[in-house]
Amino acid sequence: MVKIAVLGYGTVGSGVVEVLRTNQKVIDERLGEELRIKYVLDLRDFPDDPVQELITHDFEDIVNDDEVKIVVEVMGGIEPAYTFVKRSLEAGKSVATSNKALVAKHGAELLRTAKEKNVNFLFEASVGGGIPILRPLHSSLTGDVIEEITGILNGTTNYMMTKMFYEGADYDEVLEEAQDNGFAERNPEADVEGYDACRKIAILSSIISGKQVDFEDIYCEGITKITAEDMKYAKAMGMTIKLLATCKRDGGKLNAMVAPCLLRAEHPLFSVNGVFNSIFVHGNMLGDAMFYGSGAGKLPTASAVVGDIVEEARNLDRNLGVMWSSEKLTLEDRRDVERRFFVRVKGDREELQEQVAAVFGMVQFVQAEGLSGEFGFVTEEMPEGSYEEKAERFGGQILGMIRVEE
Ligand SMILES: NC(=O)C1=CN([C@@H]2O[C@H](COP(=O)(O)OP(=O)(O)OC[C@H]3O[C@@H](n4cnc5c(N)ncnc54)[C@H](OP(=O)(O)O)[C@@H]3O)[C@@H](O)[C@H]2O)C=CC1
Ligand SMILES: N[C@@H](CC=O)C(=O)O
Ligand code: NA
Repeated sequence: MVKIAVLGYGTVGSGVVEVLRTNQKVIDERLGEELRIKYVLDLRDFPDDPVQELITHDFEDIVNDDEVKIVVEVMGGIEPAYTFVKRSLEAGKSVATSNKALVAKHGAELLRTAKEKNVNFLFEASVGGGIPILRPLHSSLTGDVIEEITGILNGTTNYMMTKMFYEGADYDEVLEEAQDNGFAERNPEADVEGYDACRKIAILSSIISGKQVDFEDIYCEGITKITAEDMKYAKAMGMTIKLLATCKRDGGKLNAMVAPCLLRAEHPLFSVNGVFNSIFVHGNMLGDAMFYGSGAGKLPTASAVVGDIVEEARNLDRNLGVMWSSEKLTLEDRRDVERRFFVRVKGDREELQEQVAAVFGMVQFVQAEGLSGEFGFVTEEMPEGSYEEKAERFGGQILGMIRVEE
């Protein structure tokens, strides 16, 4: 029998318990032995829940129990999660986690500790929730050089933007709905400011480069500045706006970014709606591949965690390989990356179009229905640094800018 401990009985933790209970028979059959929860650590008690008989409030019960072979960290945050995970690995226990904040910050070190101790540190649920993406990148696609990953990696913001785009829903109302559904982070600023997607693309970038990509080095913009007017322009152009997380190889360098982007209807991520996430991957041999599914929520996320638990139970005395080293990767300067930009300008188009052309060169003008006293245009492709220099020269009438993803 393999015994495990679950740290945190919140949305994901209770999902892990439910998945293990619901699918106990089939999981035991696939593993070839019984997999059972010995402890659930939480701050609270759950007197009306059968889980109460497994509840402990003391991590020492778990780390000092040699019977516990796998620790499942689903509490979130950096501390005490980091200390508990590190101590579990040092005690010779494998760890599965859904905590992207922890993996993005301490992943390289925890992977190294797991290797030194000949155990495993797996975190499939930390990116794309229930969608299998990390294991495919680390195992099935090891024969490829991955040249691009572009993803919708945050379920909360995709849910919100879908409702705002198609139903004209109110920002605060849809954020509350996402929280009620258990998609949002404890502090939803992490979702709406793009930090959550940024940590996820940092993890993906680290895996495909084999080096540590610090999320602090990735330019990150959330959805808080996207307005109903922006949505109207997107519709006028037959496009939509999505919070995208990207990393791309450009020559010898890797660039990465999180920002709301305009997508045309033919783009593979255009129709990814609601809490769904999707990750577009381009390999130099594979060509294009898409991974699509539930990016957040109790059971989809727990499904990925349980997949890792079973993988670790199958490999109790065998490290499955380190995904990336602690060596830091320097990313390409954002200002050198070329793209087109959609720009909204305050004023009369007839009066300002010569000035626009003089500064930005050839552009495509856009007029959205029902919006007066302003207009929009899409630039030719140019490095982001040039766009910024032109926008500064153009002056104060710019109301906003959204990048166009080709
Ligand atoms: N929800 C989702 O859809 C997804 C979440 N994740 C990640 O999974 C992790 C967990 O998320 P989620 O389940 O939503 O979060 P919740 O806040 O719902 O659950 C966290 C649980 O851990 C408990 N906890 C917190 N600190 C401690 C501690 N020091 N000791 C014991 N228990 C503690 C909390 O108790 P209390 O409530 O009393 O504070 C709570 O029950 C996060 O890292 C999140 O980013 C990943 C993918 C999807
Ligand atoms: N808050 C996150 C949860 C999953 O990672 C999201 O909304 O995607
Ligand atoms: Na995943």
